[in-house]
Amino acid sequence: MDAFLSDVLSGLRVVSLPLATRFRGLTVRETAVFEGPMGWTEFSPFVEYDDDEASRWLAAAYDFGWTAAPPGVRERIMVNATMPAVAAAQVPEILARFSGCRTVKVKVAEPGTTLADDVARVAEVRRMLGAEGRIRIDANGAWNVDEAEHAIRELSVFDLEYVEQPCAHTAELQELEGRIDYLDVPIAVDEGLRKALDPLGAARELPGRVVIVKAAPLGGIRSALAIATASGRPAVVSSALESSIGLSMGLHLAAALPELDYDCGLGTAALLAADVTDDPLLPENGAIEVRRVAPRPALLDAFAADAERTSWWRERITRCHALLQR
Ligand SMILES: O=C(O)CCC(=O)C1=CC=C[C@@H](O)[C@@H]1C(=O)O
Ligand SMILES: [Mg+2]
Repeated sequence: MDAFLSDVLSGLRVVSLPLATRFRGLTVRETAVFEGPMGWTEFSPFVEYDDDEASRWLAAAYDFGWTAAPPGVRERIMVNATMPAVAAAQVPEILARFSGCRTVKVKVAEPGTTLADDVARVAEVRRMLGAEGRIRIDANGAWNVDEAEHAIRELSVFDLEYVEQPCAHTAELQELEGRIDYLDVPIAVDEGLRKALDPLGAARELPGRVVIVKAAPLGGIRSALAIATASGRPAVVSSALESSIGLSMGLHLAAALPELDYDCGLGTAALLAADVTDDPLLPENGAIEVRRVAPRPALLDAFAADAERTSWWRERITRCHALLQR
């Protein structure tokens, strides 16, 4: 084993953080954190991701722990509230966790829910935000073109700033874009970019008017910046539901983007019931300060994953590290 990897593994801490509300089918978020010369960093690809995809997240973790973040042009990042696909009645208690956010991203089209559920949820968010608030929706590619056209028409009465990944495939997005042109709801691409084999190439060719950039899945802050630039479109920085350590990477990316026209999806520490620090990166008055985060050892102990899960992450890192050496 090379010295660098053994250094990473010797300081590695795997935690299992409970969520305050179910998100993306998860009730706990497992993640691995470790310290480099520049500070603490995080490796948190979702457990179902294969090693090829996860290795980009490891490159990002190394980049953030071992190199200085590029200079920022802003010190605070305006963020959106993130509304999981909950029943409309739960909307107020979840919004209450996101202090002062003027923008809400609402998850829609979740398996097991109906368009009527989505309409009720988005209507309740609009009622609570008032006419000035901004609402975007995210379907995570769950609709086919017909379903997307129908759902976006129904939901557009609530005044949407954009719809994130309405369909899974690029060809579908292209067709949908023509069909919903008259509604003037822009399409934002998330998975179409971060799951592409070549995100830099995809960035130039994708349909849609907005790109979602996530630091870890896109290989780190510099790589995500290059991808955002190549897209030639406004970028929204979003989280991958990390602990505050990983969120800090996203905040540094948002700070470094030359233009930032939209609020960013980096308020997701508010969806966690526990974090690795006593001073988590939570929205205050709708914004989060750009800073690095160090964990409190007692919290790493309290939320430590069990021995079996910890060795699963160690093996995963070992395999991903080998892929990065190719
Ligand atoms: O963008 C946000 O408001 C929060 C982040 C977010 O929605 C996501 C985080 C993690 C996994 C993804 O399924 C999801 C997304 O699709 O953007
Ligand atoms: Mg998304």
